[in-house]
Amino acid sequence: MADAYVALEGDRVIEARARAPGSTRGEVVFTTAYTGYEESLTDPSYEEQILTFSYPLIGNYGVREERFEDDRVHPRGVVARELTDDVAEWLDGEGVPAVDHLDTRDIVTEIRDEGAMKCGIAAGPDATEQDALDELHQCKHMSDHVDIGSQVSVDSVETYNEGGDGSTVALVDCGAKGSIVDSLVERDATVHVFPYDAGEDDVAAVDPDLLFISNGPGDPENFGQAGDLVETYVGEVPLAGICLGQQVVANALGGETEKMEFGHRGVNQPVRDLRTNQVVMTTQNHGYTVADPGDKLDVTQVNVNDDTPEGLENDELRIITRQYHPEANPGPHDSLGFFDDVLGMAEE
Ligand SMILES: NC(=O)CC[C@H](N)C(=O)O
Repeated sequence: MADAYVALEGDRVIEARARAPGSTRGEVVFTTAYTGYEESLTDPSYEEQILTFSYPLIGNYGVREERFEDDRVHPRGVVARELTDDVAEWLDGEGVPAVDHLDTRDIVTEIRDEGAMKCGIAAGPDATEQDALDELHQCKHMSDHVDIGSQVSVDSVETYNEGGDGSTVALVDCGAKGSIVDSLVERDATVHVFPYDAGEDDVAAVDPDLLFISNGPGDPENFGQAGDLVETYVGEVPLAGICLGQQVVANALGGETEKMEFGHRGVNQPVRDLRTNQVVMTTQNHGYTVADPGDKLDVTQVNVNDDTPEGLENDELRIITRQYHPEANPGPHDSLGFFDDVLGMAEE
């Protein structure tokens, strides 16, 4: 007998098995990644979402903290065909409801047909269909989480590799994956991680060689303060951005973003560089995209599947941004050169 329920927009309820009990709600999305569940589950960009894994078995190589991207689990709930005990126990300990033993192909097909949608989950011995529906009816769309930055950012400035030999990077933490800091520090940079709402004076105090806007959850329109920094610093110091960072840079420089129907989430998204024609495989997790780059940014890379912008650049203003995740955790490592390119701009 079912002891968990997943309610989707339109009040359809799917029966499941409880693996970590509790009630929860969030926009339900899917990832096609067949590896990297520890990285996905600790990626702050999944804040306020329910993550469905389309790959049928999640947890087959255990749970190891050194693979985490942050110190907690970010999705509000987890859905899979089969979760191992390791992952179920981890999620239970973190208080994140999780369910399995349901047909995830059904959920993925529904999201592909109807778009990312609101979802409610109730799991555990006392859970009822009505509990899941009650959660669903209280669920907000991602764009309505207007202060989501405060849920995922540092509270005050943190510095890594103080006194290092390389460039000084001001990284605006809109929900940064840990491996972005690691990738910069590995290349000798000193990284000052700023809260998402840092002001011009805060950043000026470290006299950065590079302003870097991180990835982060939800609608880039909700990260206006980071956009203000981009407007202030454009042309003064080089700019870099990853994922939400690309979207914030585009919005600040006259471009526009929009919500995609079901986004890109996986570890084998093909990206073509328009100058070299080379295709690289990339890790992705985004539900919004740059609809218009504005007249300051050139689209230099596109997604092979749907032609959406994957890279924006301006040589004169020294700007490089990527919609995908060059820090490549869990991988593939095709695009790690991004960090050399942006630090190269910083050193010029
Ligand atoms: N990984 C990210 O930075 C995601 C960017 C943005 N929140 C989106 O969903 O499009």
